[in-house]
Amino acid sequence: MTPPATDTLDALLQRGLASGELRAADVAFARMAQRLCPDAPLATCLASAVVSRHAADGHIAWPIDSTAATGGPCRAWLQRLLAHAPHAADHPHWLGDGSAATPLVRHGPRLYLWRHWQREQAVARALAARLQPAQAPAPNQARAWLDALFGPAANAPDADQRWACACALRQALTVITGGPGTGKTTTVARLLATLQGLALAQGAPLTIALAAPTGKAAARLAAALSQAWPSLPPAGLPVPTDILRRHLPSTARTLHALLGQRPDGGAARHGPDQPLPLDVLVIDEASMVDLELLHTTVQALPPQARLILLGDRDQLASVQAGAVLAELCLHADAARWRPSTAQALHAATGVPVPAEWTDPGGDPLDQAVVMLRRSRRFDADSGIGRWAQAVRQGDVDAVRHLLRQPSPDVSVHSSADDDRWLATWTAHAHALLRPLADALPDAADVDAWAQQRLAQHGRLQVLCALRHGPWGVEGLNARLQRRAEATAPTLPQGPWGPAGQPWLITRNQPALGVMNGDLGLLLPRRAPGGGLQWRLALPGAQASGVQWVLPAQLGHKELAWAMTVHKAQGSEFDHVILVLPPDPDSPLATRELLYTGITRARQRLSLVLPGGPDTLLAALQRRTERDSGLRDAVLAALP
Ligand SMILES: Nc1ncnc2c1ncn2[C@@H]1O[C@H](COP(=O)(O)OP(=O)(O)OP(=O)(O)O)[C@@H](O)[C@H]1O
Repeated sequence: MTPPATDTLDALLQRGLASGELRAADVAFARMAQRLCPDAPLATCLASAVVSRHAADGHIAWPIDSTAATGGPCRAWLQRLLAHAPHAADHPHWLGDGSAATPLVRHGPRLYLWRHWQREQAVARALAARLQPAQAPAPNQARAWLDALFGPAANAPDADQRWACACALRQALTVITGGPGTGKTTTVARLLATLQGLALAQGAPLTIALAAPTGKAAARLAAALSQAWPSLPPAGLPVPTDILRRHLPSTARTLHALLGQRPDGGAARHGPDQPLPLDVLVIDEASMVDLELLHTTVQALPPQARLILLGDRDQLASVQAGAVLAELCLHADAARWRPSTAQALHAATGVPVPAEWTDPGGDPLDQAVVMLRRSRRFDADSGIGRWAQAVRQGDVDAVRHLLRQPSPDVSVHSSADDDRWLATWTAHAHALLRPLADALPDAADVDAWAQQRLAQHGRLQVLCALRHGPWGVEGLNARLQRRAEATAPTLPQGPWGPAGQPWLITRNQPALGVMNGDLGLLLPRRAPGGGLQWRLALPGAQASGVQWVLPAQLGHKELAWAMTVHKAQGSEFDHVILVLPPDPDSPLATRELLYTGITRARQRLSLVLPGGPDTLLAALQRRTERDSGLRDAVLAALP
């Protein structure tokens, strides 16, 4: 069916605005196309608005041939038109094929904004170049390292970790994905030891950097790897362990800091003209890396440098455009290793790859991806583990079953007036706040005292999907603050609020040493001349330290009795109270949000469902789709 001929651009844009499908910025972009290219077909101008809106929703490209013409009148109209006359949107000065700069680019079945097209192509070229076979060590050399680090291979319960290491020796790009506690950090520690050991044996040690998208995630990676090096086998490695340890990294930075990116979003210090002096870059929590950040990273990485991406591809993607990790790991469940890859992994590890994970049709990207499947954090009886698995798979029946059979570590509060979770929270607030009403410690003990308070605070965190409304960050924070004050009415009050308030940093503030996502507590200290000094106490860079920041200097921060699941990515808490929206149709309640929220919990999970179980079941079936052509572009960029 062709679209009605009577529709004008103005009428369509107005309908798009009225239905909420378009924003004013999208309409302005379409009008700019019309003004600068008066002879542009109506479809070109409308495509500008639609692609602009799609990009604002976190997509890299708009798929022209999507069979589901949903999303509002403009998209539906354009999709019908393009299905009927595929070139109806062409205009050489506004919509090109990517060979010259035009505001819109059409490539195969996708339409892009120029910037996204250009970024996707550059990232694809950088990744494709790293998929070329590298000078892998001989299988017996690799085997010697892996056996020494993991132990003898017979009946190896950690086969997938060994394959991940062996896989990473074969090319300069490796993607290691897996759920919580599947050993991503353990694997990368052993992989780095192997890579550095092999390099040391040749007299050419590698320069290795560790990075993550947030300060919190970088600190966790650094702490985990610092703990890993002392437990390397003291003997039996092909190079002396003490020499190896000295060449392994124990600090990590945010990607922004590593790249020298200015907080105002200006150009990064490192780029093609001033590449990072690195041989290996490990990026943890890569699910939070968007296309723009990966583009800046690969631009700054020397062409021969290895890139190792670690993360859980089932978690929420970055709020910015692109879900890079999820797209690279598209086939990770089935592995799809070619028989030649399976043979090489077998030879290097001594552990055969099961036939179900081989596929002669696997593409070159599949050969660089490894999924770790066995969680060591959650055993088979763990409720959190079973919830995480059922949600990850979108298994409605399994979730219904779990709802009927609560386990000791998971409680479900399935109505708005089920306040039992509040009693648990109040007990936590009491334990956190009561000591603050007592005498404050002397200066010599203040760091240890603050650390105890921070540790207590980290035991429980309320997470939610929404910002606004009674079940969003704003409403919950107001409610919990009132409860906190009622729990500890004699708390010292400072100019910024009562003692013990948790604050979340919402933007990187490198001059103060605080990063987006950092959590601190507002605490009083005894001032040298009497009286109180108020500071925000944050976990220090060293495991034993506390960082004290003047509250007046902090620009971007918010109260954090409750925080969004997005903000909690990269953090974990002993007990998570996860509050879903009351409305089952809330688009923010997605499977990825649910999975990410659940997997922030280490020991206990409370699911608060003010709208009843329907919200949960609806969220299971709502996926966060991010349209892009990255996979295709990587494969097309291979020589
Ligand atoms: N091959 C192994 N042998 C023995 N213990 C292991 C092995 N792999 C992982 N572990 C243990 O399992 C736990 C989880 O491992 P690790 O921290 O590496 O997982 P992760 O996937 O990085 O976790 P997270 O979800 O916290 O990022 C750790 O206590 C670790 O020591």
